[in-house]
Amino acid sequence: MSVVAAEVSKWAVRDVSFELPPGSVTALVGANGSGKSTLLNVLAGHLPPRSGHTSIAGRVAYVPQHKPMYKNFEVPDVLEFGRRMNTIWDHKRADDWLTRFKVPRKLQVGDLSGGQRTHVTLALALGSRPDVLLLDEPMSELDPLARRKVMRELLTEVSDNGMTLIFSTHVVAEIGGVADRLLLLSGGRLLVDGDTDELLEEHVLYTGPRDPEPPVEGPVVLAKHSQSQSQFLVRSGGTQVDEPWTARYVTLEELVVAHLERVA
Ligand SMILES: Nc1ncnc2c1ncn2[C@@H]1O[C@H](COP(=O)(O)OP(=O)(O)OP(=O)(O)O)[C@@H](O)[C@H]1O
Repeated sequence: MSVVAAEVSKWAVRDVSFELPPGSVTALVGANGSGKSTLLNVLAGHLPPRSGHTSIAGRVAYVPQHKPMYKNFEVPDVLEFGRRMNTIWDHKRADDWLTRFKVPRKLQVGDLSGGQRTHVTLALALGSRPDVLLLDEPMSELDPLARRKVMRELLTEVSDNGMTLIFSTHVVAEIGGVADRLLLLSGGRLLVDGDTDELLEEHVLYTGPRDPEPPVEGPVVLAKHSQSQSQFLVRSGGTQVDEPWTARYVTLEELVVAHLERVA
């Protein structure tokens, strides 16, 4: 069963097709201009696809990258705006988020810090009780501790409420242990779409003496050769290899970078 399904093209996004199960957490990753914001806008219904279609079961909330908000609203006005704009509104859920992140209630949105504004937009989005929450680089204005806390709280929202979360990010190191699914875009095309645990089990890095061929069978993601050494990242799924070769699993960051390097 899928809660989000897409098969779309729009501007630089070309024939991107995927399905996401309910309650999943998907990281949307890719270089600048690879089409992440475009895809999220199309999913949110803000941009019509040039061709193809999307389908989302249930209510959608979308927090765009630049977090547009009325700057002269005070924080409580933003929640009141949320209450009036949404047929379903959970004031406590929104208000609790602001309390948790100590957002000053008396200030106008324009006087809040970038991180505090992020919390207000997240509170607004969560208050609408979305089945699917789309976040475009939600962490970009948060400090490292706040990033962790926000991610932890969002995961709690996912597990408590069965919400499906899709977020774009450039900080690949932060998606390990968070995202159960990876969508990797490059030049508007989907390079990788898979379960993060399965992807990590498949990708193995082999290091050994210089050789034009890897020591195992399987699709080679990346090959690098120095004068005396060769390295192959192979979707082989196994670390069994004869000496002098060595094999190890890679991190999600190494996996993403290797796929991006391959097409660079
Ligand atoms: N109105 C438009 N008409 C044509 N192309 C556009 C339009 N808007 C955006 N694009 C192009 O679509 C491509 C994808 O842009 P998008 O903002 O989706 O990338 P992104 O992956 O979110 O990038 P970043 O990481 O820098 O935020 C870019 O090359 C951009 O110039």
